[in-house]
Amino acid sequence: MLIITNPIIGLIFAVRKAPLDSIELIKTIKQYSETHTLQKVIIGRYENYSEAPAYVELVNEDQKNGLPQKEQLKEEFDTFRQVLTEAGVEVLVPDYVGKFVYDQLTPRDLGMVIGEKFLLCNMVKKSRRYESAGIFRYLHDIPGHEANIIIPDSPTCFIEGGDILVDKGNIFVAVSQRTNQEGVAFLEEQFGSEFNVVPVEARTLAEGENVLHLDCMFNPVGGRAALIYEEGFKQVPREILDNYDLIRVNKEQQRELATNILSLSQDRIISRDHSLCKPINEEIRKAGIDVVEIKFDAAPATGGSFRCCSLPLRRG
Ligand SMILES: NC(=O)NCCC[C@H](N)C(=O)O
Repeated sequence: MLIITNPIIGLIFAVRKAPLDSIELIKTIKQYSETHTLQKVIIGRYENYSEAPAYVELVNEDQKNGLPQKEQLKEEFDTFRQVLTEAGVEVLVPDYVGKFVYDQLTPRDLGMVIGEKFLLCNMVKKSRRYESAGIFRYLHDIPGHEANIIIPDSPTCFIEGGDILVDKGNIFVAVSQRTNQEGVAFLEEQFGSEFNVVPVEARTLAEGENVLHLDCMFNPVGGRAALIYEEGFKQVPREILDNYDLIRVNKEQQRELATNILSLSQDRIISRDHSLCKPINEEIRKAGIDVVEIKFDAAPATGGSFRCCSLPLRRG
């Protein structure tokens, strides 16, 4: 412990130290694991949702069944935000981009903190292509002397945050409805020296499987467990089979996005209060993890649950 007895030196030290600490705490980004304690996160923006019907683009299968009402989104996102804040997490919300970006509920896909760098994603869907403008304010805040915001080289390099998971020294990345081989190659090139990049192929709609992103079929929980919807994979990689105690999710549960939980820490997660998710929540509790259940039906009707509706900037 550092004890400063001279009051003048002590004062100088206190004045110089406080701003440095706050920069360290508030502005830096870090994520080496999906389950380390969540400190800072961007969550979905429900205000202005689908305000201009002319710009609505139905971007996935779920949305064909109808879009949710704003009142329900507000109620559910307010509760989500409150649970995060009470857990000591700093919560940010994207700025409104404009009426041509009709849906800002699922910031997960806009980017991904990998180690101490931010990957800004290229998105497939037209209505999502400019959604990242809503988080630029938070990216400007990231300090660093090197280029730590990584941008794909080509417009055909598609990659979305929902397809990327960083855990146990691996970057799991799915080739899916939204991420292509070029996206995987880009990750290898950028992060291959620091992480083991593990490509995963998701089954396609034509093969009868509707897994939009990797986090709709796989997600680590706690220190050792992971939720998995095996039928969504063409082949489950060794890095998953060998490193995790798998909690299996069935097709009906996957449709309700039972894998798409958000870890607050290794001991605590947020999951849906939904009849099909409850058996999975029970399995997670049996693994010694506290499950906070929240009613969350509106965002899942657009294709995303808690993981999709959040973009962690710092886990420590
Ligand atoms: N990671 C995720 O699975 N995100 C869900 C994205 C839902 C959004 N409406 C989309 O289809 O792009």
